[in-house]
Amino acid sequence: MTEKCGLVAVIGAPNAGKSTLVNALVGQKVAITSAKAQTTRARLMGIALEGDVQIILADTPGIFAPRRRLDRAMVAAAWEGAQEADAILLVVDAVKQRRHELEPLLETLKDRSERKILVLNKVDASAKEPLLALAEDLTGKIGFDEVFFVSALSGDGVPELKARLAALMPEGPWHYPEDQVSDASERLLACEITREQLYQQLHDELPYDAAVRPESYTQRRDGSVEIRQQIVVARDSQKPIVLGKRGAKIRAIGEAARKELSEVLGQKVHLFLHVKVDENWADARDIYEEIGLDWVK
Ligand SMILES: Nc1nc2c(ncn2[C@@H]2O[C@H](COP(=O)(O)OP(=O)(O)OP(=O)(O)O)[C@@H](O)[C@H]2O)c(=O)[nH]1
Repeated sequence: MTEKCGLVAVIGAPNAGKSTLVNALVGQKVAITSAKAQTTRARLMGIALEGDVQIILADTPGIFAPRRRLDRAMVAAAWEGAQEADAILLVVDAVKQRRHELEPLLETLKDRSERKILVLNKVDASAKEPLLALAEDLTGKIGFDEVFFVSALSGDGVPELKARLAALMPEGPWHYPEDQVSDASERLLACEITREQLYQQLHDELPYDAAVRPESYTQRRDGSVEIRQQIVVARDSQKPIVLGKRGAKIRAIGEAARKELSEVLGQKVHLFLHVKVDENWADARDIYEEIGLDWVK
């Protein structure tokens, strides 16, 4: 059997469903998702297998006009992910296209020599006619090689897309062992899972600039793992929001994250969270490295 292996860059406006699609293609959760835009911070590789083909999916942060340092680091990570790919998937939310964020992406795609695949996502929430019109409009602008209509959420159209991607991958040895589904370290993945719970349980109360930092990750002799993390917020006033009344909120966040972590890691987890206020965290180099981003000026 000849092995095949290739890289697929997944790009798109914030909230288009890139992370959901990567998870669907991999067949299990590797990237966190949320209704809040720009959830994906670090560049993350999801690894999907289809027969003898390994498809490495670079899930990139939603690309948008960067202002702050954190945003710029996210954009840099996104384009790094799109470099020298065997195919570029542009994921477009068929319902909310976010044109002002999509246009610059289309512009950049024009000059790329890789195979370009348009993925119209969220077809479960869109009527058919506008979908076809949108596909026509976008392929008129960029010579997309192919168009797929999918629902990353329900899985509709995902097997077809996966089979097609597999067929496009070049011959070559696998880059990752068969059972590996992402390139994120377990430490980092654990932080992402806590961050996802922060979003889910605090909704809009939580400022976008909150981070979860790994403190320690220790395997215990009894086969369980002890994980300590710090939730960093930028202002004193944000601390009580995360803690909740008598610490009820952070306990609920910790409990939900712990449960999910035990499932993902397949072992018993002891999770300790604490909240720290650091006004300048978004300018602190070491935090970037910890959360998997490169430092950009
Ligand atoms: N109805 C519907 N919703 C979807 C679908 N795919 C994703 N979503 C939702 O869209 C939202 C954004 O999904 P994500 O996968 O986090 O989007 P993303 O492109 O990775 O977002 P960023 O991290 O901001 O770059 C979430 O609320 C998802 O549940 C879909 O096929 N149908």
